Amino acid sequence: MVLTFLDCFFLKSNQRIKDGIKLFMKTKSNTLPIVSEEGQYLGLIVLKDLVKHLLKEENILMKDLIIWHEPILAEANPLNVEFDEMDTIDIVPVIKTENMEFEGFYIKEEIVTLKYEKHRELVHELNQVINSSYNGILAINSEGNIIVYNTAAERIMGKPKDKVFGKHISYVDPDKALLDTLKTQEVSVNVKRVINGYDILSNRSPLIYEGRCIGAVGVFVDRSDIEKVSYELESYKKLSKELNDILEASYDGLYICDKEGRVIRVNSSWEKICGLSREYTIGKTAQELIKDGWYDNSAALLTLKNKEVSTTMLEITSGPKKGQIIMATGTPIFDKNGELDLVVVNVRDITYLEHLKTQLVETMELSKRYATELEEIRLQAKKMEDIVVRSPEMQRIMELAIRVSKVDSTVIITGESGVGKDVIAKKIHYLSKRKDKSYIKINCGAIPEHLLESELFGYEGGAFTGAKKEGKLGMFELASGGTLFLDEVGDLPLCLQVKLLRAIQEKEIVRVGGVKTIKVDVRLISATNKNLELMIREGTFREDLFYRLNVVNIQIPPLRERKEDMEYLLGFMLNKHNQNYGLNKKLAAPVVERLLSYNWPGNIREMENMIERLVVLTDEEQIQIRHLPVFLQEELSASKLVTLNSIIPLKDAIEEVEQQLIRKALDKYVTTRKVAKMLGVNQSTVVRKIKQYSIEKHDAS
Ligand SMILES: Nc1ncnc2c1ncn2[C@@H]1O[C@H](COP(=O)(O)OP(=O)(O)OP(=O)(O)O)[C@@H](O)[C@H]1O
Repeated sequence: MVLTFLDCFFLKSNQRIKDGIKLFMKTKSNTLPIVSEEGQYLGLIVLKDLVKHLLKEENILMKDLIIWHEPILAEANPLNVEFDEMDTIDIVPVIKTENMEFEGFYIKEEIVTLKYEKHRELVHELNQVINSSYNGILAINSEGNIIVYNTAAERIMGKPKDKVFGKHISYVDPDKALLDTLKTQEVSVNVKRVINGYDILSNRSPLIYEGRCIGAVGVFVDRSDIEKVSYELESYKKLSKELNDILEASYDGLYICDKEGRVIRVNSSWEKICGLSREYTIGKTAQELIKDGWYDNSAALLTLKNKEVSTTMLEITSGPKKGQIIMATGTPIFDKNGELDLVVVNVRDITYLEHLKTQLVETMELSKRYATELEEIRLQAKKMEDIVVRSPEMQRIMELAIRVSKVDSTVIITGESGVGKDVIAKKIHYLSKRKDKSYIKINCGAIPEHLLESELFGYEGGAFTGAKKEGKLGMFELASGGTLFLDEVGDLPLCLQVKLLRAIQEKEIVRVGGVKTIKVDVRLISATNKNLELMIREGTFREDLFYRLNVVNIQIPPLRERKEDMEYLLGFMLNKHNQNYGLNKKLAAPVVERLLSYNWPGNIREMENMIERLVVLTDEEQIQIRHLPVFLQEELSASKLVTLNSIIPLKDAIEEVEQQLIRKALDKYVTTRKVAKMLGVNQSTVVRKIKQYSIEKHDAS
């Protein structure tokens, strides 16, 4: 409904009553405003006053009948005008300004009707609000009769609204708790009670109007609902904490924004990686962050545009992490209608990834190296199989050889001929970092003295008669980068000892017939079965060279002192030569026994030669005592064997052997003729020797 505003119906102060009556007739109103000549509001004229004076036929003017009635301003809302019920005036005059310029008037009846309509709407809305509240609301008036009772109250109290309105509160609540509130006019909060079997929680307050208590209201809720809600709230809180903890625990930086690109959340890793705080960032858009110069690209914007997982590289362009390169991947999250709702961006510090990449490459390199080393060890182990190392002495020697192979120090290997000096020297070479370069062996005792120098150091073209035109490389140069094994170093003539010393000390040589020095990088291993210390004393070996050679000394004991190796060596050699010749010879047990009790003066070389001969020459599959060399067919007695544990003059040794042989042969064969036959000499020789060594026949035992 719209209010009617009448601005053309008014009386003028100088008009006659008759004219006024006419206007009243026209408007059908019982009151009309009266206005001055200048258009100012003067008040109202009431129809009944006019009629009264007309009847009296008094000759009065309109202005004499003016009654004052407060007008309202044009901008005022007529619905806010309060009416006096007793007032019979049926219009509301309106002025334009404070100086009473008349504007028009509203019809009071219309205003009242409109006000009523508005109130009805308000009451309806209030009812809607009250009824849609999840909480129960119940109000009583000062008599204790129910005036408000909403749908939730109906559900909890269990009584329908139409039966409750106007009834006394005791109808729904036997305890009449609201009456106490009415009486005390005090507010009670969170009161626990049971109504209609429900555990409720209620708040009660008095209704005070114009300082008077006109009723009381109770707002209550089913506690089981609250508990359910608070349980759900707790679960959500827990879930939210867990999610928060997960986000915070993420090593990757996380950045979550809405569909406008506005940051909702970031985690600590993101703050650390980008050098921006969450306080600053949250609420800003990705566009703003780029515009403000924090970084130069955005995975969030890319994802918002593409609506699919998008990855980009970006650089931090300001702040403490300026220059940091970051890899960012945005993942879109869609709502149930398929609309993009959020973007989760995951950022990674590429610097760290680069570091990891390098580490990976290094690790791969390392594992490649380990694989190669492993292969090498396997190869070495395979090569080791070529050597028998059973006795504790040999095990110690092998450990020393392995250790010494890791460094370049000069090594001297001492031991009788055939004990395996060359074998150990080779082992050191093949275990060393020089293994891929040459291993050169030179036997200083086997090469004529005049050739030895050029063999060792090489010669320039035309150095001597018969020398090659183009010259020749010596062993030092041939072994460059590798190992030079000088066997029988004790046989090196004194003049070459000086040259060798210089080569070791200066790491350079001069070829025979040459002048320029040549750098050589050679690892030197020497070997001897001579007593070098004795030679130094006798002046045949240079002391300074001895100390240069003798940095690490490996002493290999003779085979007879390494009984543990012997048995294995027998098997090893038998197997080796069986394989070489495609045979399958076996040693009879007594043969093994006999060979083990032999003292092997020629050491492993002697054993190897003997086994090879036996394998090749024995017709039968099983090698028997009779197949052995004659001197081994006899039972051996260690005490009677020629044993030379120290260096004695050869002449003495021969005499000792002769004596022992003749005594032993006489003892067994009695006659000099038989002895001579067995020893393979003339009978006269036997007789001469018996005399020479003053052997009595009965001496032989
Ligand atoms: N421990 C071992 N296991 C198996 N065979 C071995 C062992 N030691 C040495 N040999 C073998 O014995 C033979 C002699 O060894 P090697 O030439 O190394 O001795 P050497 O001490 O250098 O002798 P020389 O002083 O006469 O040069 C070689 O055939 C070698 O293969």
